[in-house]
Amino acid sequence: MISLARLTNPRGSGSRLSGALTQAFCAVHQGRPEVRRLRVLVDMDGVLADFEGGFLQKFRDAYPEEPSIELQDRRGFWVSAQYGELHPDLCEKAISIWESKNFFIDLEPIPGAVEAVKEMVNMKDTDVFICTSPIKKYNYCPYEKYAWVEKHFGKEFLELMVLTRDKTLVAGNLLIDDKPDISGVELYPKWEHILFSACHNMHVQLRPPKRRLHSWADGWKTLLDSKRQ
Ligand SMILES: Cc1cn([C@H]2C[C@H](OP(=O)(O)O)[C@@H](CO)O2)c(=O)[nH]c1=O
Ligand SMILES: [Mg+2]
Repeated sequence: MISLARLTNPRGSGSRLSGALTQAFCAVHQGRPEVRRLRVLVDMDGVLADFEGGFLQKFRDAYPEEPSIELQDRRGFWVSAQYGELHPDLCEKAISIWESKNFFIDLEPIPGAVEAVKEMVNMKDTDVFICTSPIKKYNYCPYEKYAWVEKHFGKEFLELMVLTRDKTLVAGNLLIDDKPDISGVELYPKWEHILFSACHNMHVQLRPPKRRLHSWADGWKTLLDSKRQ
């Protein structure tokens, strides 16, 4: 009989991932109740990778004569919208930064992110996916997002990547994301959105029961435990 692990993972790599599936398969076969696993979707830009810091540095390097916005003065999710309010030309100039080669791969990790996610994937009864939206100018961004994950986490984490422009389609218990409003075709996403604090969303008042994770030094394990059955 071909094992489930082999079927799901013919090369035999990523054993932790296929191990979870095998466990569930065996539990059902042996009449044991299946353990409810917690599925955590972790956003990339603004949660794992410092989009805002990387942008500001590259914008200033590219356009030293132009005004720029200190991180503590950022308001609103879309960088180009706030730059466009300074001067209409700055909207296009801002966009040119993240559409450039090496923008996404050069981003620094958010403090504590790599350590936290590495710990999270090894937690019992926990599945983690990196859920990120690529920009529509696809020349560099999707490739660099994969390359960034390989660079900071290692090849085996590529298995955890979910690239989608619509995160409402992805099922999970938690979505940790810095974007205050996440919408899409699914009106009732499966996940609870946890707003990850970032310079652009610090001043957003959350309507209860919506919750924040202030940083990776905040109690993310307590947060995960609050969703376990
Ligand atoms: C244009 C823009 C993109 N992004 C990020 C969000 C998406 O990544 P992520 O889903 O990993 O957070 C990606 C494409 O929009 O770039 C910002 O964070 N701010 C912006 O102003
Ligand atoms: Mg984000």
